[in-house]
Amino acid sequence: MFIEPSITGERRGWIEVVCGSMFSGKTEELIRRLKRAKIANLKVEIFKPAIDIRYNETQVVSHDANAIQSTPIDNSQTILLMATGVDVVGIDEAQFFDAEIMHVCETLAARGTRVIVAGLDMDYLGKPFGPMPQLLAIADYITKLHAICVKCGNIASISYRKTAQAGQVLLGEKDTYEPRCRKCYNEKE
Ligand SMILES: Nc1ncnc2c1ncn2[C@@H]1O[C@H](COP(=O)(O)OP(=O)(O)O)[C@@H](O)[C@H]1O
Ligand SMILES: Cc1cn([C@H]2C[C@H](O)[C@@H](COP(=O)(O)O)O2)c(=O)[nH]c1=O
Ligand SMILES: [Zn+2]
Repeated sequence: MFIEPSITGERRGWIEVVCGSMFSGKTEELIRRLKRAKIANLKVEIFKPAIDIRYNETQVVSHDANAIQSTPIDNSQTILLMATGVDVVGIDEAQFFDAEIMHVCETLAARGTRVIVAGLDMDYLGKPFGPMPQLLAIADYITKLHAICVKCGNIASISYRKTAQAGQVLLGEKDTYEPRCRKCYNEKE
């Protein structure tokens, strides 16, 4: 489990990235860290891409229906405008953001903000997804989570797309994706 660094004296900024396949628990972990920050009376703001309206338009919601209020945005630069005076910034579904999100996170951390980013490291083809490789490179702390392979019960790291639709971006849930281990993913059946 991730334990928050203990900082005494002057406030320091840093970047945490939580990555993994679908159903690996990224959103739950993001919500857990943000709720703990709220308990510590820190000022917290959460952002998600406006395109992600699967469960709710303004909440970040996990597959287990855990939820936290968030602001949907189209452009990562908006975070800088809305995060003045904020202690902790949470960002969900970071794979859908533009490349500028890397600089946004660096700027926030330089201002003394704790930044917690959650996102899919790989798409359904097993390829790096959007700005996630850059975010992982600049992160101070990385947590890679795993789901359970629906085929064999081993640890899953890839999101298998069950439909024939192509294209990197395709919103969906269990109807469209299932987490698989590398062996079951390669069997493609
Ligand atoms: N195959 C699976 N492996 C692990 N968790 C699963 C699986 N299918 C459903 N879940 C549920 O999904 C939850 C994680 O949801 P969530 O945090 O939204 O994941 P993520 O954001 O990584 O997609 C788990 O706590 C579990 O209840
Ligand atoms: C693998 C993959 C996923 N997506 C979409 C499907 C979901 O809407 C989100 C991921 O949500 P989660 O919180 O990680 O479960 O991303 C996609 O558009 N393309 C893909 O290749
Ligand atoms: Zn498997």
